Amino acid sequence: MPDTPVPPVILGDEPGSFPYGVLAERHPAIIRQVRDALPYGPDERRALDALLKNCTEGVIEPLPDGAHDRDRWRTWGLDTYTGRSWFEVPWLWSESYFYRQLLEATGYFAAGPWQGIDPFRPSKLAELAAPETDAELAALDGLAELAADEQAEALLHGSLWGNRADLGFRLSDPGGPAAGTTPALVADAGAALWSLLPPDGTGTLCLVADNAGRELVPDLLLVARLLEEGRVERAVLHIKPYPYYVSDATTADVLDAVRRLTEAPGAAAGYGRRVRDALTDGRIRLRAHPFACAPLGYAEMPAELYREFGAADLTVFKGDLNYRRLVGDRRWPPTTPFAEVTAYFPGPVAALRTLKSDVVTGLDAATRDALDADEGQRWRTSGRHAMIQVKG
Ligand SMILES: O=P(O)(O)OC[C@H]1O[C@](O)(CO)[C@@H](O)[C@@H]1O
Repeated sequence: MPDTPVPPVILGDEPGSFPYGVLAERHPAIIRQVRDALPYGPDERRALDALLKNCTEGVIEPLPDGAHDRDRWRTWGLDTYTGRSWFEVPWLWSESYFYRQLLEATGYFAAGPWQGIDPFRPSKLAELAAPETDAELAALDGLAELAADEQAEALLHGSLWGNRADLGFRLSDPGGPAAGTTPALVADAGAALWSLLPPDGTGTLCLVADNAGRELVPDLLLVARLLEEGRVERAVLHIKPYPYYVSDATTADVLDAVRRLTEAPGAAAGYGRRVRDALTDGRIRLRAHPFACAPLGYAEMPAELYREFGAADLTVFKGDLNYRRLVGDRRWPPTTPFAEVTAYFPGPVAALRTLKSDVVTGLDAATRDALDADEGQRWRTSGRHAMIQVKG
């Protein structure tokens, strides 16, 4: 049992709060973006307009009869929340169901012309094609001159800060450097993370990926490097079975990222080829479990995932949403030990995340006080701070 009293789950019902803003403003903005991005026909447009009205003014509606995942959503709480306001149910649940309903509106799951078409793909591709991505890939050319440990460290930080590249987040936050005197990295268990990998290089790393594009590319670079260096023997990349939270990575996004690498000039192409080879020979395995899009925390993960994570030498959770699901979507006192809230996890686990929601654990009191003094509560959601945390 945790020593810290467990706070209630976060809801989106408080006007002016961050979660309320996501439901009231960001979700409508996402629907408009999707409407503009692809030439959906009248039926899809009508359904998107209906969802726009429903998600701000209406109540949660059931999935249609015959939806392939209706029973799954019922076990995830759909019957309990049907008929309730989107704002009054757990925020994580509300957000996840919003993306499920958005895909319903675009015809993603139904047999028909829009089946399997990712409504977010245009923005994901634009990000991959952006000059910023070229610059990040060009930086790999200089990496080989560094010592092995420095290379690994640089790639770990690339993967960490890649989490700022979140397309949904950018709809409402233009970004900028960290303010005040507190460091950008507010918890750094990087050294402890490396020490969890077996020294003989026989380990299995699970990486629970977050966003596609400029986050997934550095994630793949990191994995490629660890394999090449013999720090791990194999890696399992957990991705999403369908588009989610705008930019979350699916199999198609992995393929786009690998192509982006292999077609790049310089050292990047070599990394791309190594990722491709490792996918082909099974040293990198893709895993797209339905629970990756569940509206629940990992404390409620199904038995097969529990076993898989338990068998890994290290599982790395990327990003803010995975963090919320790992520690529980609650307003923990920020000094709550990370090891305490992840004690249920069946093996060594690390979180690499920029701070984009109210959920935070594992800060020391001095850092929390400095952040509060510099920024009020804004540091929790601005994405300008990051953390590396581990439980061995
Ligand atoms: O891409 P990330 O790092 O998981 O962040 C997604 C984030 O989007 C939000 O849910 C808001 O939509 C954040 O609070 C959140 O956790």
